[in-house]
Amino acid sequence: MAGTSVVPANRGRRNTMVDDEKLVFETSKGVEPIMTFDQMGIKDDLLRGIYQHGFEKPSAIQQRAVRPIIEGRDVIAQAQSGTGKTSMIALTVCQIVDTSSREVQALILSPTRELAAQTEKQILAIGDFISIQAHACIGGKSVGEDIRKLENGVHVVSGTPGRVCDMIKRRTLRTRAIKLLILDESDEMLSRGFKDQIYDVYRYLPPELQVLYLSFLFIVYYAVGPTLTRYATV
Ligand SMILES: Nc1ncnc2c1ncn2[C@@H]1O[C@H](COP(=O)(O)OP(=O)(O)OP(=O)(O)O)[C@@H](O)[C@H]1O
Repeated sequence: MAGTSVVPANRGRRNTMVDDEKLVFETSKGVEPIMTFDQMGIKDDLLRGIYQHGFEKPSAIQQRAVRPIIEGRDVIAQAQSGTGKTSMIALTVCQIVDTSSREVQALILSPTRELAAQTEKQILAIGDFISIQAHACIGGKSVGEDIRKLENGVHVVSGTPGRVCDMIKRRTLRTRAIKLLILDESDEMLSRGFKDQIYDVYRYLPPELQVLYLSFLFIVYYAVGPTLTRYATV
């Protein structure tokens, strides 16, 4: 397991980066920062998207967590708001999915509709040159639109647990090709009482699943308990 932690701060959503120089990081043994996107083994068209998006160098959490994730390891990454976690999700998801298949290969669960939609947007922006198809599957939006989008075929679903669970149970969201599950703000989700829905979704996912937990608080280590036995040490 790779745990990446920094000093906690405020939780408001940001549109500017936290100054990495002021952060303190702890990582599992053997996790070395990779200082450029070029050195991360990212596919060329995706690199173009990253640079086109205006990212010149990876943020501190991206330097430490992107490589283990794209190597297929289960990762717990903990960092405060504005450190580049959402962009890291977008980048790693775009790297991992095979866009020649139209099956859902990555599923991101978020505690709020806003966050799920923001993640979808970031994936579409960074993955522009790889023609990634992502869909935000969130409560409050038309179920008919979800069904149409999912039946058309998407690579990535970013959603809230209730609507995602509903789509899985209707068999509109097919889970057999999902290889990566991301729980964004997992501390928030578990404290908000989404736990049963998350486990409900989890039951439908293939056994060979890579899991990425993103968290603001350290309690995720305790809250997810049994799932930790699945973790490899990075
Ligand atoms: N490597 C990078 N280089 C430059 N800007 C970046 C980089 N990574 C992320 N950003 C920008 O920094 C801001 C915060 O990034 P992001 O939303 O990914 O962080 P976050 O940790 O998820 O924070 P929040 O929870 O506030 O959304 C965004 O405007 C994003 O475009």
